[in-house]
Amino acid sequence: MSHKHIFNSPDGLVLKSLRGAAALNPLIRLHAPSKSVYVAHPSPSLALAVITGGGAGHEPAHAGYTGAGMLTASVSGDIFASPSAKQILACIQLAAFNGAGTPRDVLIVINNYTGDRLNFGLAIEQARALHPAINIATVLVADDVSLLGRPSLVGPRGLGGNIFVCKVLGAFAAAGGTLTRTKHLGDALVANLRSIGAALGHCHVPGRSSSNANDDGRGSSDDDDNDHDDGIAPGHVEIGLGLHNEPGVRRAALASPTWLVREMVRLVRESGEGWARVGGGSPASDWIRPDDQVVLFINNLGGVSQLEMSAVVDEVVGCLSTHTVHPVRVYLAPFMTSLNAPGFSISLVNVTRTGEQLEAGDTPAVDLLALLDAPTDAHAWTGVRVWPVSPPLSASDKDAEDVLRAIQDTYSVPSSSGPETTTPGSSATAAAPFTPPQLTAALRAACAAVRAAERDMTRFDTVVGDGDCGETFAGGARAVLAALDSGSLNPSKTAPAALVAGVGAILEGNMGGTIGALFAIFFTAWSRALRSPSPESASSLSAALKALGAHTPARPGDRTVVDALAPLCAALDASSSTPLARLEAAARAARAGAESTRGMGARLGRASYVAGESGDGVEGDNTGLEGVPPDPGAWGVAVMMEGFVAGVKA
Ligand SMILES: Nc1ncnc2c1ncn2[C@@H]1O[C@H](COP(=O)(O)OP(=O)(O)O)[C@@H](O)[C@H]1O
Ligand SMILES: O=C[C@H](O)COP(=O)(O)O
Repeated sequence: MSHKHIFNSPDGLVLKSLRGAAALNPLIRLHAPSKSVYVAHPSPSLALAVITGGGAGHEPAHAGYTGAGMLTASVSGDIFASPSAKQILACIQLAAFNGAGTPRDVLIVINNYTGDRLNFGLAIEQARALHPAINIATVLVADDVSLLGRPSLVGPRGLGGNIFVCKVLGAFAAAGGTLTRTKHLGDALVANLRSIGAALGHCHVPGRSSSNANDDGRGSSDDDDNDHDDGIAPGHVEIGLGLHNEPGVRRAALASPTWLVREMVRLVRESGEGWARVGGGSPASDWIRPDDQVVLFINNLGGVSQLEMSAVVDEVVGCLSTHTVHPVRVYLAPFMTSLNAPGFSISLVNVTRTGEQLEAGDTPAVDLLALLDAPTDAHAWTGVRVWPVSPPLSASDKDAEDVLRAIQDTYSVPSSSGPETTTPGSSATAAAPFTPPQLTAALRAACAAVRAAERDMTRFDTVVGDGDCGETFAGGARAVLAALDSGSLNPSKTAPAALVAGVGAILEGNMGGTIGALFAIFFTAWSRALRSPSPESASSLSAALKALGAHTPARPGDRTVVDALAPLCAALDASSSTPLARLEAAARAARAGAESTRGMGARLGRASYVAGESGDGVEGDNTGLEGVPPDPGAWGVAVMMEGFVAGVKA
């Protein structure tokens, strides 16, 4: 992979790229605070908005697919990290309200990644509470066949097939499709869409030093900056990898392009059995029958020359014909990239089976090919042939801020998350076990500790995940420090519940990804429980942990943040010692929990994509995981807690 970049730092890069996308298409606009791109003037007759979003690094997804006839709006997170619930809520509001007399319904296409599922889920809950008039439904895209044999609870990842789904559903909504029918169509499509990726190397994130896969976190190596080896030897290929540098399922010598394509086609064609287990799809033997109509999508992951990509098309079409599969449409583009990854994915959609599934569900059949062929203003869709003339801006045009301001009447921040001030010495402050200066010092020290550990977390997450966990933690820490500096977060003037809510709101607004959503849930529930203790939970912390448990099945032993958080909460809840002793015990418990995740196999999160070398997918079998570093999320919690304790004692 190339580590050379025009922009050598991720700072501000996503926003700059979104501005560029908006400049490419005169019919879309950017709302910078939420990193949402939206159709400037949706048709007044459009009653259903199709939207999507996810981490950046997959360009032209999704800004390039925003335009009439495809996505009404889309939202971007940071590189490889889901947008926060707050960003997504703004995107939903823009899609539903911009230029609409009565708000539109919204269908959200979500790629099956934990961070996306959590953050989109939270935003939908918030949107439903704020705007009961909007009906919202989701379609979950999970087209990757490579992990079907694994015991993961996460399910197949979403790959490039996502763009196909967005095109078809956007065209259907533009043609008058209702929310219910469009969702049925989306679900049927996803059930008959399968993809697999392969690459010669991993992509490189601008500004990020690479991991040393052998570094287990017991010490930092000084030569990180020179060590960018992704472990794929020259002449070898990794098959079944995702869109974020998650390791693939298998590495092999690249015998020839024909061999690689044959292998990939075989995996997609034979995916039926595993697929039936996870998604209720067709059995292996006939998921593509001889006369079925099939559409072929080939996706450049970002780093393969177009010369070679066209040759890949030739190989895939040739290989499919040996299986008597003759695609009725063939598409090639960098649809959904993985930065500069030197690889590609192939996706097959069984059009015939999709139609049959719709009819079996009493939904009238749909002409999928006509929907694919329908024009769209989205500038990155390769089918676009004719540009409409850009309508001149009129005085009545609303920009995003106007739209969002206009709906502020219905938008009210739930009281539990608003800051509540108190005067020093009031009962709320006095009830807290630590003084406001101690809390301020503790928060600062926790943030400093997290920032100092960013490099370690990045390294751990690069070995088992997508490498963004350190940046995500550090982003949250920087935002908390900035709020302390500006005084918008002030332990001297804020009651404990509001302080917890305040920290939660800052983390929610500034940390995307899985970890950001989990913190948002935890802190919101914690502050709610501090305000109104529940008789069912022993303490506010156990109430928060319980709330987290409603959003994730993760329990201690699953190699997640819960391995540190659960013992931390238990130690804090213990009644037998002083507050400081409890805090110290909590830090020790979090550290022990984080340490326990070394070499632990995972069933959740991106770490679940990594199996032991045995690769047999046997649950609880950690063979080959001995060198696997600690879970980065659990590590971050331990570091944060240790910093907090040091700050209290300082
Ligand atoms: N389903 C889950 N439940 C609880 N924690 C999870 C889950 N999935 C991932 N995590 C935690 O999130 C951390 C990764 O966070 P983040 O980098 O934001 O993830 P991603 O980039 O994959 O969205 C992991 O180290 C793990 O602690
Ligand atoms: O690009 C990344 C995905 O859209 C979000 O995934 P994540 O938040 O689970 O990392």
